[in-house]
Amino acid sequence: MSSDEVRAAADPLAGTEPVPGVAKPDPILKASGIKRRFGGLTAVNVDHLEVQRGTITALIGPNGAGKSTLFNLLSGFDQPDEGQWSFNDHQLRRLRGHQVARLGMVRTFQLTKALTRLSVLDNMLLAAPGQTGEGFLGAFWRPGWKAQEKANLAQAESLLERFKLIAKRDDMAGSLSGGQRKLLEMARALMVNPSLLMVDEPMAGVNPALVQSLLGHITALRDDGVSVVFVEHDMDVIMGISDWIVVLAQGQVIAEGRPADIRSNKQVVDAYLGAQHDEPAAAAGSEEES
Ligand SMILES: Nc1ncnc2c1ncn2[C@@H]1O[C@H](COP(=O)(O)OP(=O)(O)OP(=O)(O)O)[C@@H](O)[C@H]1O
Repeated sequence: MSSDEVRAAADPLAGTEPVPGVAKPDPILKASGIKRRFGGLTAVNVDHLEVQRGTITALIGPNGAGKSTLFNLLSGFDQPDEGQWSFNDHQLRRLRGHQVARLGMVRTFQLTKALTRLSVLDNMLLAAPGQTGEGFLGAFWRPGWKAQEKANLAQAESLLERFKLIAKRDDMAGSLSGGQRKLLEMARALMVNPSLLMVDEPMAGVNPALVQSLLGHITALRDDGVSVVFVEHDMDVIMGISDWIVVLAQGQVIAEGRPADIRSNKQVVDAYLGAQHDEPAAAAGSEEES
């Protein structure tokens, strides 16, 4: 095998042109003609977008570009006015968030006030997939119910070990630091063993000391075969861990490519400058913990 062939085997996106809407060799997620309007404003207007399986894909763009709206649409927490999108060839139109999650595509959520009043372990157990005891018949089938509970507990503990939160298992989630909350949000999403994890601003509110640890967890997930899509503002983080970057501006994909392609893309620099960022490398970064 030549050195180029070795690199191509290790990099599933080798040879993929850095142009908006480009087809990927093995897409886990595909979206076409997605439009979402709020009154007269078209917040998202994406012609075509594919996410390569087994990679970390960043969704970036200036404030108001439509990142959160697209994120909500793809994960089933909002519905577009137009468009088709599929996950592992399952059409997702009209599926709700929990149905999308059952197929293996899961997004993280900020801990709600109610969840902060529960223990770390209870947060994990609440995120477990449908329990046998929940159904009418299942409720009468206690051995099955017990086995499910045991499996959920084992999985929760193993994830808490992995994310170094096991010592906090009985603490209130509200007592965790900003970074530890982000870890818990990720650990909760992993209770359903997703093949695609969507993470909303993993570094927001994270103390710089925990940033490396969070990055390590995200790359480890990718190395374990989980595809990751994340929205983030911190350019160092984006450039550091992304295999592929998709840039939105005014609802449209204006660029996509590897970090090096994006860094040197004039349209991207202009989009950020237009939004009054000094330059991409200085875009709004992670906040300190309070
Ligand atoms: N529910 C809504 N009702 C009306 N307008 C909305 C709604 N949600 C988003 N918008 C508008 O749609 C546009 C895109 O917003 P969105 O939050 O998706 O951008 P974003 O790229 O995530 O921005 P940020 O980086 O600031 O979070 C913005 O102009 C926003 O004001």
